[in-house]
Amino acid sequence: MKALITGITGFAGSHLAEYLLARGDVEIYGTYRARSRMDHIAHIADRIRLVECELQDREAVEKMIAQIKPEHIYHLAAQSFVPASWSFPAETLMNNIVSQLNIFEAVRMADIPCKIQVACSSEEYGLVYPDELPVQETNPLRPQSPYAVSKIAQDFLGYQYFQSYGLSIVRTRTFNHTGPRRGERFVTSNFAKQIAQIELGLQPPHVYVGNLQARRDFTDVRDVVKAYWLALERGVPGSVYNISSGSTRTIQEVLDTLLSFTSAPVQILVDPKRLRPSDVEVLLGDATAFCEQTGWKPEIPFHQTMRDLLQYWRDTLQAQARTKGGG
Ligand SMILES: C[C@H]1O[C@H](OP(=O)(O)OP(=O)(O)OC[C@H]2O[C@@H](n3cnc4c(=O)[nH]c(N)nc43)[C@H](O)[C@@H]2O)[C@@H](O)[C@@H](O)C1=O
Repeated sequence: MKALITGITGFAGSHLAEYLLARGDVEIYGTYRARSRMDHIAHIADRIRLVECELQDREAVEKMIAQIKPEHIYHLAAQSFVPASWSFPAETLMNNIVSQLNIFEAVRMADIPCKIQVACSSEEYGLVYPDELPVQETNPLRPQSPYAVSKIAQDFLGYQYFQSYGLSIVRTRTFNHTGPRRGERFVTSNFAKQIAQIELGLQPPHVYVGNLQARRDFTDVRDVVKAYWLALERGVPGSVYNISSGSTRTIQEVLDTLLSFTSAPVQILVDPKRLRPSDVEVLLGDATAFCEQTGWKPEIPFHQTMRDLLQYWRDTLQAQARTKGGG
């Protein structure tokens, strides 16, 4: 079976590639861009097929899909950092929407039997009222950022291409996910990296933070990528599914959990640059529909995820220090 992962060099993409490799029955293709960093997939590079492709280039995408003829496409490539979408709204919308349109059109042109998973987001729900929690797929969408709008467009295009052309598309609205290799701009990884830097004497004992009152529903990325596989194996084409743990934590609790794993004394400082024009206050997902349809359930406890993430940064920073020191 041939699977294509867009954004294979990224956080979720690299974990999905590892998961599919472990299954043993999947030939894995992945797209990357000239500027993509390869460090997340260096350890598996000899077991996957990498294809350089700018997804905003319609002809390049058509050529790539026609050549590979994938049976599964996991469309994970996106501009996924919410604050960047306020700084670069047009780029976020163009990148996220046009890339996906090119993939859909290329599959349609190639006329191949191919299942497509679209990585949508809990950010689409945006403003959620207390009596709407936990959020179900039927909840109104009240976006709070250009990123959220781009994901709503991706989501609805997935619906429309299923309805109009019968493309076998399953949409996954994934809530926050984290774990080793999470990009350092995202809150869990950012705090973990700062703590690891403090432990190694690489930064003064100050942890800079933004809004600690926000609440999020976190799942381990290693559970999330299993959900993506199951979405295509057992999900109903045309459907949209929440992927979430069903429990919520404040960002303060995230910070406290990470700090419980270190003996380094730290001072917490609010950095006004980390506050957003509008922050989604609370996200808590109801994944009952997905769990019942596919048998998925998240298995890795939050504390384990946080411990592994902090260890990832300790190992990464130590390796960087060894490289710089020449030893
Ligand atoms: C589902 C959704 O999940 C992610 O979006 P996000 O929730 O914006 O993720 P984040 O880790 O940037 O922020 C989480 C919360 O943490 C607060 N916060 C406090 N202090 C800092 C801080 O220092 N840095 C950051 N980044 N956030 C902070 C921040 O204000 C927010 O309330 C993406 O994967 C996105 O692609 C996606 O789809």
